[in-house]
Amino acid sequence: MKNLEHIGIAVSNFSEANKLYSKLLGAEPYKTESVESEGVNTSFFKVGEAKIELLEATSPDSAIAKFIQKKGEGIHHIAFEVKDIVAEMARLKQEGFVLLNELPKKGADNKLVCFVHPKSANGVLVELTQEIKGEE
Ligand SMILES: CC[C@@H](C(=O)O)C(=O)SCCNC(=O)CCNC(=O)[C@H](O)C(C)(C)COP(=O)(O)OP(=O)(O)OC[C@H]1O[C@@H](n2cnc3c(N)ncnc32)[C@H](O)[C@@H]1OP(=O)(O)O
Ligand SMILES: [Co+2]
Repeated sequence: MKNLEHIGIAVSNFSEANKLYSKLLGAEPYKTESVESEGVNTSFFKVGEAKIELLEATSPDSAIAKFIQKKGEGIHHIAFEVKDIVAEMARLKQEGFVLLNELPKKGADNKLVCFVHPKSANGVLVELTQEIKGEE
């Protein structure tokens, strides 16, 4: 694992949350992006080397909609940047972690991602991310 890449925060009202986090962090998001496959709108704020990702559900069956219904708004996941996501997935599987996807999938912000089930990581949903080189 290279570094903490982002912290994902589930929000109910995307535009209000973007205004609030812009005030909190003293800067506007550097990117907003819809990821249809995950049923979310996302925005990203830089905080030093790490990022804050705000996530709003765009469909009632998305992970974010279910999370907010159960637990309310708040920290949804933490994401670690890795050099080789396939190798890291194999290592974590070998160590007994439950991976939520068999192959890396396309996430937001030009990344390949994979999720680790919160039940196998002390109640925390963990995301692995690897930058897709040569694209933007
Ligand atoms: C935009 C792309 C990407 C990026 O590039 O950054 C993203 O960040 S996308 C983020 C949204 N996508 C995901 O979260 C995908 C991975 N998540 C999942 O596959 C599911 O959400 C899940 C973790 C498998 C849970 O789904 P499911 O089992 O259908 O939901 P339940 O509500 O029944 O939950 C079961 C169990 O797990 C607890 N839970 C759920 N989510 C979380 C969470 N984020 N953190 C901690 N715990 C979580 C939930 O409370 C249930 O627990 P019990 O009630 O004790 O059984
Ligand atoms: Co994320």
